[in-house]
Amino acid sequence: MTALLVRPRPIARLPTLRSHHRLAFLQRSYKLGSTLRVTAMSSSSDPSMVPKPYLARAMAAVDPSHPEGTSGRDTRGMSVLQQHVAFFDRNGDGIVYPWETFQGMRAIGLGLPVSLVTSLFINLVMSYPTQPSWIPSPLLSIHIKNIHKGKHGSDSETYDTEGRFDPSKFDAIFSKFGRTHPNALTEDEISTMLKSNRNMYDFVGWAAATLEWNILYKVGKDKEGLLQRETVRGAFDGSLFERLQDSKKSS
Ligand code: HEM
Ligand SMILES: [Ca+2]
Repeated sequence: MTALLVRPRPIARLPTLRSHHRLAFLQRSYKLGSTLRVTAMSSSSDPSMVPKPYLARAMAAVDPSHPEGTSGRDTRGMSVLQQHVAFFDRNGDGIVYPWETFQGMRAIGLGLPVSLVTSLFINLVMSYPTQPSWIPSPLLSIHIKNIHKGKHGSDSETYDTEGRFDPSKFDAIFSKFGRTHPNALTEDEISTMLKSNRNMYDFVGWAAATLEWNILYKVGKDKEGLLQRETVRGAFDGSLFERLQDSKKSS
C-alpha cells in the first residue's frame, strides 16, 4: 500500500510540461512529501530549467534564459537586492537619500507627483532598519550595505532575508499568477498576487509591496498592458532601471 502511495510518476511524461508548469509540479510534489519526485526533477538535464532552482543566488538574478544572470552585468560584489537599490545611489557613496530616490524615479520616467510621494515613503520606511547604529537619520538616509534589513513581508519572497535571489520564488510569480500568459502578468493578475502574498496584520508590507508592484507596472508595462517576466527580472537586479534611464536619455 505504502509503495503505491510514494511511487513517482513516470519521468517520461515530464518534458511535455512547459517550464513554468514543471516548477509548479515540483512544488506540488514537494507538498505531497514525495522526495523521490523532487530528486528526479532537480537532477534533470533539461536545459529549460535553472540548475538547483531551490538555491538562492547571491549576485545573479537567474532564470532558464539567463542561467548566469543579466549578461555583461558588473555586480560590483553586491547582492541582487543591493544591485536593485544601487541605481538610486546617484553619487555612488553607498547611501540613498530621499532626493536621490526622487532623481532616480524621475530618470526612469515616473511623473513628478508619484516620484515625490513614493521617494518619501520608501525613505521613511527603509531608513531606520538600514542605519549602522540605533540613532535614526534625520535626513532619512538608506544604507545600501544593510538594505537586506529593509526587507518586508507580504512580498513574493524572491529576495531572501540576506538579499539573495531565489529562482524558484521568482518562477512562482508567473507559474501561480500568470494565468493568461505564461511569462507575463496583467494588471489584474498583479492585484491577485498582491492579495495572495499578504501576511497577517502586515500593513507596512502590504503597502510597500503594493507600491513596488504598482510603480513597476507603471514604468515597465508593454504596449498590450502586460508586465513581462524579463522586465520583472530586470527590476530585481536593477538592470531594468539602467535600461529605462538610457532609453529615456536617447529619446
Ligand atoms: C522605481 C523604483 C522601484 C521599483 C519599480 C521597485 C520595485 C520592486 C519590486 C517589484 C520588488 C519585489 C517585491 C516582491 O518581491 O514582491 C522590490 C523589492 C524591494 N525594493 Fe524596490 N523598487 C523600486 C525602488 C526601490 C528603492 C529606491 C529602494 C530602496 C532604496 C527599494 C528597495 C527595495 C527592497 C528593500 C525590496 C525588498 C523587499 C522585500 O523583498 O521584502 N526599491 N522593489
Ligand atoms: Ca548617495
